[in-house]
Amino acid sequence: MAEKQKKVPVLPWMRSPVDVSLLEQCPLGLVPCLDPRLMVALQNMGFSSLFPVQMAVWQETIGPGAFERDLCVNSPTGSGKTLAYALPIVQALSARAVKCLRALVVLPTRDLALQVKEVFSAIAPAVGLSVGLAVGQSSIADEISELIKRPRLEAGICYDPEDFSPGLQSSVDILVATPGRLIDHINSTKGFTLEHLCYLVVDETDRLLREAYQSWLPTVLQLTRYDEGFFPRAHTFLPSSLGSLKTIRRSGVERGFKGKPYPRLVKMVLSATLTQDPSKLSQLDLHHPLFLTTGKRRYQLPEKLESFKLICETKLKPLYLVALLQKLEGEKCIVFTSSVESTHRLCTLLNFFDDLPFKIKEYSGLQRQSVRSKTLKGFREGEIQVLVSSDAMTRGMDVEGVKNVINYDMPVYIKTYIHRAGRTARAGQAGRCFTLLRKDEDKHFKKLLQKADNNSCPVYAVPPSSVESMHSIYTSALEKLKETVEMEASQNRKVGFKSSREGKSSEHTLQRNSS
Ligand SMILES: Nc1ncnc2c1ncn2[C@@H]1O[C@H](COP(=O)(O)OP(=O)(O)OP(=O)(O)O)[C@@H](O)[C@H]1O
Repeated sequence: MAEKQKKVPVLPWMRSPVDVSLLEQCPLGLVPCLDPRLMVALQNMGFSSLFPVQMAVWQETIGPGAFERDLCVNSPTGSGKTLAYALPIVQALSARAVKCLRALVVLPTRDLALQVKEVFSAIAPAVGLSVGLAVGQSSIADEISELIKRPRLEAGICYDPEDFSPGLQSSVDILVATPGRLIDHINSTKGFTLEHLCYLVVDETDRLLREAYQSWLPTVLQLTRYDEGFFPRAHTFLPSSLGSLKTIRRSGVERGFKGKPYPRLVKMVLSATLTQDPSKLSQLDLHHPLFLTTGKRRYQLPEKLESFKLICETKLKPLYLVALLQKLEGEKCIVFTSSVESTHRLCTLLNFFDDLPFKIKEYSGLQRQSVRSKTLKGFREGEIQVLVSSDAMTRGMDVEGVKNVINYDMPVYIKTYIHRAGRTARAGQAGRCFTLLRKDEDKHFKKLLQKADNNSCPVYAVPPSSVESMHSIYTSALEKLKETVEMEASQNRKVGFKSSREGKSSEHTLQRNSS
């Protein structure tokens, strides 16, 4: 299937970007105005310099740019975009006197939010700032107690909690959130307010702009907008569920906040494949945006990524995959498939190949969050060597030591290739991306890679003897897979029947619909 080529005019401000590739890595001691406490925190993280994209954002925020413009950052996977926004936000907030929620970072998935929170948590406490997390599939009550500080009750006095919203305060300066849980807090958590928000980061922007969950973006923008003289209008625009909120932020609407009592909301949006579609970008309501990108090409692969292809018949793909994994000798590896169902089938099949000297686990939206988190932990810690994954894993995830990515199913779009391949060759490290192809897919694959300026993708040879020697074990593994699939299908039917009798769909059924 060919990628749809929508001809959209590029916005004028996107035609004259800041080219991040012209900047050098900068030793921490030479970063202008860097707070010495943050320098120590960075050193404790093992960092000795800032990467080019981090320097570019620094210049536009703490440097001469002084946060005057909203930033749109398009920079390759693994180039350090997280710290690029986290560091200036933390430094800018380090001078704050009163604790309230001033920075909001939105990410598409829970695991990604956790990862980004770790980065903030490594630097923010050094300057006395606290970081909170608002993600789905964890107890909202626990989250509320982490995010909102209740006033101390005077002895002997019984307060009605309804009367006490004004006394509630944020316990955090920075919040990392997924859209769904963010909306839950906006709608229902007493004392949760975006009134004081100064910074909004939309990470993995192109993915988040597809996530319309309860109109999270217009809601956040509306709650942080202030039209002088039209204050009540914002209120009437809000869904009725938000009616009780008095969280309209008094902010300046002019460039910067010169002469205004409050700063305007500064936005930073980032991706390795940032959309250039004006209609999508317009949803962000950017203020005098500045485009930062790397090089001339729209899509870039990491510098030290090597791409290879393996051409084989469809029915022999599992054998080629096993032969390749054996050749990689237990190096950390992510195998991507095209759907949650094929992830499950492939992982089950691989585990029927007895005596493989590495641990293989599945990671997909078909599983419960607790299972996924456990698997991810095992993979991070090196207990699991091979992760078979659906595209839930493609974006943003940063797992140390992933040496190889394998596309078991060829990605249809260059964006998918970029995000999958980008799980390796991060932070200037070397990495390899292998793609299994049928002969008839080769032409399309070549064209796909050309979009990222990659004209070199040699064939990776797997010795035919290693494939042939596995034929009998493959036949028996396939038999076992068939039995397992039938058994699971009958279990699912029973669960589905029970659920429909109870008038609700099963979690399993629901999860199958997400990736
Ligand atoms: N200044 C630095 N020095 C050394 N390592 C760094 C530095 N900045 C970031 N890193 C490391 O680089 C890796 C990639 O960073 P990060 O996850 O922010 O990349 P990214 O650009 O957001 O990638 P993606 O587009 O895949 O989300 C991380 O492991 C991070 O710890």
